[in-house]
Order: sequence, then C-alpha cells, then structure tokens
Amino acid sequence: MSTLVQRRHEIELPKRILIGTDVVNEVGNTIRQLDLGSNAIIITGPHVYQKYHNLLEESLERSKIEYNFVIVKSSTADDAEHALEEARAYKPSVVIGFGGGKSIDIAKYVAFKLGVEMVSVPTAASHDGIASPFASIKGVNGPVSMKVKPPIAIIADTRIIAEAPSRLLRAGSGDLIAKLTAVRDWKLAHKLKGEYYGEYAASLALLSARHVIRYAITIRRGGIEAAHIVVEGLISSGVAMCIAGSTRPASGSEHLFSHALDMIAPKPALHGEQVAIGTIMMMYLHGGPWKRIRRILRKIGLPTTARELGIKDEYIIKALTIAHRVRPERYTILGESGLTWEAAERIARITGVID
Ligand SMILES: NC(=O)C1=CN([C@@H]2O[C@H](COP(=O)(O)OP(=O)(O)OC[C@H]3O[C@@H](n4cnc5c(N)ncnc54)[C@H](O)[C@@H]3O)[C@@H](O)[C@H]2O)C=CC1
Ligand SMILES: O=C(CO)COP(=O)(O)O
Ligand SMILES: [Zn+2]
Repeated sequence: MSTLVQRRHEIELPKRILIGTDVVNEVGNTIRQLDLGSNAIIITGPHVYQKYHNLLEESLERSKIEYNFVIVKSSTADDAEHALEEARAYKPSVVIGFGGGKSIDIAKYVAFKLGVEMVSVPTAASHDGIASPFASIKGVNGPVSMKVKPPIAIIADTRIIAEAPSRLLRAGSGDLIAKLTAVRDWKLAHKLKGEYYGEYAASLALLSARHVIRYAITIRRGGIEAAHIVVEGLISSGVAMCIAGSTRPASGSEHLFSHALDMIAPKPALHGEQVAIGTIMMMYLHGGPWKRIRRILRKIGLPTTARELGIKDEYIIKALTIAHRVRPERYTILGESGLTWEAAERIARITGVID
C-alpha cells in the first residue's frame, strides 16, 4: 500500500528522548551535552510557571545556563508573534517549550523563526505535539499546522505529568485513539486523490492507538505508570508525523471536527477530548466499529457525549457541517461538500453524542 510517489523523502527526528521520574532535573545537562549554548528562553503558560518554574530554574542554574521566561496563554498567531518578538530580544541559543500543547507549539514556532533548536518539556500527556515537527497555530480562518523542526530533545518527567489533572492524561489517550480514523482518512485520500500514503508511518500511528487501548484500565487509574504509557504513545505518534512529513497519520476528519468546534464553541473542551468524540462519529461514517471506540473511551474515562464535553448540541452539529472547510486541501470521509445539517444531526444522534 506504500506509494513511493515522493521523489525525495527527508526525515528529521528528535535526537534525545528522556522519559522518567524527575528527569526535569536533566534539562540543563541535556542542553550542555547537545551543545545548545547557554542562553535559554522558556515558553510556558501561567499555571505551569507558577507550579514548576523552580524545578526548571534549578536544573538550568546547575548547568550555568542563563534563562528567561516568556508566558503565553494560547497559541493564536498573535500570541506566537508576540512571543517571538519577546524571545528575539534575548537572542537565545535554545528555546524550551514547558507545559501543555499550546506552549510547546509556540516554542516550536519561535525556535524555528529564530533558527535555533527547541527542547520539548511536556508537563501533561495531553497531545502528540510533544515530538512532532509541526506547530499548530490558530489563525483567523482556523488552525494552521506549520511544518517546523522536531524538538531536538524531549524530556518528559512522568512525576510532573502524573500530578497534572487526570483529564489531561485521558485527553492524550483520546488524541491517540483518533489515529484509528485519521489513518482511514489518509488511506481514502490515497485511493481517491492519489495522495502519498506511507504505510510505515500509518502503522506506527495505529500502534500508538492500540497501545492506549490495551492499557485503558491502567490509564484510567492514572499515576506514573499510566503517564509513562501515554507519553510513549504520544512520542511514537509524533515520530509517525516526522516520518510521514505531514500530520496525515495523526489527524483526519475527527481533527477537522475538533478544529471546527474550537472555532465556534464559546468554551471548547480539551483537544484530545474533542478529537475522541469526533473519532466515534467519523468511525460511524467510515462504517467501522464505532461502538467499540465508544466503549474504549468510556473505559478510559473520556467523555462520549456533548453534555459530558460541556458543549451544546447545536455546536456539535454546526462543527460537523463546517469541518470539511477547515482544511479544504485535506481530503477525508467528509468529502468535498461536507455534511448537511440534517445528516450531521442524524450522525450525532445515532452515535449517542447528542440525544
Ligand atoms: N503540533 C502538533 O503536532 C500538535 C498540536 N496540538 C495542539 O495542542 C493543543 C492542545 O494541547 P493541550 O495540552 O490539550 O492544551 P493546553 O496547552 O491549553 O493545556 C491544557 C491545560 O493544561 C494545563 N497544564 C499543563 N500541564 C499541567 C500540569 N502539570 N499541572 C496542571 N496543569 C497543567 C495548562 O496550563 C492548560 O491550562 C491544541 O492547540 C492542539 O492543536 C495537538 C496535537 C498535535
Ligand atoms: O493534532 C494534531 C495531531 O494529533 C495535529 O494535527 P493538525 O494537522 O490537525 O493540526
Ligand atoms: Zn491531535
């Protein structure tokens, strides 16, 4: 099924991956070992800064690395530009992304624009941008997945990640289960549009989904072991994106639905929660085992209904009807003309997302 339509395929991968308890203490010496200079900018969010800034500071100070923090609240294009200007003034030799998906996305963007390496220090296992070579930046017409560089190092402290609200770890599992429909959409685009399809990258993405399905009960319980399992899956999905050279193995119609919700819902839920619900509905459209997906999400403790997501039914339906327009170049099961209001409502009702 692999099509070698790409004449030249360049794959860039992270160089160092550290997963374990208290590895946050090794950020400074990793920067030294990888020869990334001695002037770091740390992009983080206000909560994570408050909770954990001292841990990172101690590690950097031990390695005699100067640092400054840039605090970001979201990952809009405006926030990314502001962070870039603030960071530029410090002339950093390396950028550290410290926090959830939004901080890591902005850190990747800033590092890319400044032409320096980026170190990913996730404090939550809530998304697979931890290791991917893309920065998801929210523009006025929806999110853009900008091709940047993969983080040169990933330092995932499972003690910090296990301490984060359990909802975040479950959301990360949701982002991985989404690969089940993302890969189906990718295959469909290959068959109908002749798009490049990489079987190896697709298999790796699916493996990360199967990994969390296998450990659903452990993940629901939370704790350090669960954090370790989910982080490994998220990193391997990120590597699948590095290999594919696109977010195709990780993002399909279920992601388009979530991006659409982000654009229209007054208070969107977590990325991983939204894509998980999207996976139920898109699997139904693909004619696949959508009830099984719903059972797995329940087992993990993820929301499976609009009510549990905290989003009104009308936004779910509306998001389904506009999802195909979010990234028109990305062909999925939603086709080129998308779903009518009636069809969207029917799908959401049949799958139990709305009642
Ligand atoms: N570039 C890529 O390849 C990918 C990017 N993404 C992007 O990532 C974003 C979603 O990331 P999320 O992490 O879900 O959202 P987020 O970055 O908004 O974080 C969610 C919340 O968790 C909090 N948090 C993080 N770590 C914590 C900790 N240890 N203790 C307490 N609170 C903590 C943050 O402060 C924030 O309030 C979306 O914008 C999505 O598009 C998602 C997947 C892949
Ligand atoms: O969320 C992602 C993968 O999990 C990124 O994909 P997008 O290309 O949809 O931004
Ligand atoms: Zn995602």
